Amino acid sequence: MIGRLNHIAIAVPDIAAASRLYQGTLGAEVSAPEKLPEHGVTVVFITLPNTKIELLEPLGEASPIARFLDKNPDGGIHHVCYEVEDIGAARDWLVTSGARVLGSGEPKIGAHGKPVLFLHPKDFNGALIELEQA
Ligand SMILES: CC[C@H](C(=O)O)C(=O)SCCNC(=O)CCNC(=O)[C@H](O)C(C)(C)COP(=O)(O)OP(=O)(O)OC[C@H]1O[C@@H](n2cnc3c(N)ncnc32)[C@H](O)[C@@H]1OP(=O)(O)O
Ligand SMILES: [Co+2]
Repeated sequence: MIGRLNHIAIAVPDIAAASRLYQGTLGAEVSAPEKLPEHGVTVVFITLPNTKIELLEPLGEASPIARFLDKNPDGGIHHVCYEVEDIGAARDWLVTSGARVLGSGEPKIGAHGKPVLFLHPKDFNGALIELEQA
């Protein structure tokens, strides 16, 4: 069911500083920050030859990554995103398999303009998984 690795996300306390680090020190191609209020984050994408790194900074009072950063003030790897051919079918299979789909269970449009879902980290070896419609 899961296909390509779409991105690995890193939550950071200061997305401008992290962007400068990736652009300057690591010589990477870094996008401009994009605010996603519906997801409670500001994102930046770093394009690599074989996948992307997503930098995330909390946006607003109810950011879903706020507590993660409280626990990890320097930041840390936040989630992995796999692509799936059919996110609806994937969701149905996962629910049948007993996995917890976060939020309402309905896909929301993510940073790439595609439907995404999140699976509870406690169900997948402590790793927060995002699924994105390929
Ligand atoms: C969609 C736009 C963009 C894109 O790529 O397109 C994005 O990726 S936006 C990314 C930000 N949005 C989300 O992460 C939505 C899904 N996440 C959530 O709903 C929450 O972050 C949740 C429920 C996973 C955790 O929320 P919170 O930390 O407030 O809850 P708890 O403190 O109760 O945590 C429960 C339990 O899970 C552990 N945890 C939390 N976050 C992570 C994580 N990123 N990786 C692994 N484990 C995580 C936390 O430590 C708790 O464990 P416990 O042993 O009970 O202490
Ligand atoms: Co993501």
